[in-house]
Amino acid sequence: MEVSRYPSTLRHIFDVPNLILCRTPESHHHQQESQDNNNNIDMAIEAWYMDDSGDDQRLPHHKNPRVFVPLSKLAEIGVMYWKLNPSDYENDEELKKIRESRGYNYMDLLDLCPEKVENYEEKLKNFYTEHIHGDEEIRYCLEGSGYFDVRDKDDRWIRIWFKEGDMIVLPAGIYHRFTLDTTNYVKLMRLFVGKPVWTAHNRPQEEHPARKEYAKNFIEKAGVALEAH
Ligand SMILES: CSCCC(=O)C(=O)O
Ligand SMILES: [Fe+2]
Ligand code: NI
Repeated sequence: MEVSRYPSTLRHIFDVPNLILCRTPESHHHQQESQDNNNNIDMAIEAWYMDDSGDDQRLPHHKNPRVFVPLSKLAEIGVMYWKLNPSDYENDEELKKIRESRGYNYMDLLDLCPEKVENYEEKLKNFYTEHIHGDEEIRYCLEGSGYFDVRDKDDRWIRIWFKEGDMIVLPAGIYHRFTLDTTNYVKLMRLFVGKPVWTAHNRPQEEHPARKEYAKNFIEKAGVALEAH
């Protein structure tokens, strides 16, 4: 992926160690591991356009036929992605580098199961209500899995399958939601710059400063980026 094909407003997101932008062999230094483990060459995160059926939110909701979304497309809407090794996350140099370069000094863990979370059902319901935040949402999957749904430039849902070792950053102001999948469990790390603010602002939020900034950088400029190339 050539950084130069993105507008300058987007380039800052590439200035980060080990960011994975597309599925090239070079970017997959855990590929061998992954092949050994599950015989799956394509170890990058999977994302796809959702159908609009009203079935259980924990099901995959693929379109028929399936329409996958490449990481380059996620990068265009400001979503960043890394693949890390969660087995020894407390001593992971790669994670340390990312945290330093992005200023993620705050960190905590969230174990999403009814025994450990107060108001479990209510929290899950709120997570799946479409919202934005005034800051980035940074999540690193240590165990289990789930789905982050994000809106593309044309307001269609993209479902991102978030699994062990996946670290993603949703930019401030992007409309999104989260659900567990049918395995019903996730343990994740939450990161933040400074004192954390988890406030969710439910859609519509067109006048929220973070939304305006997001729209300016990632939606309005989308056409310009295409024309320039
Ligand atoms: C379970 S973390 C993801 C849910 C979410 O969107 C949030 O915390 O704001
Ligand atoms: Fe959120
Ligand atoms: Ni790695």
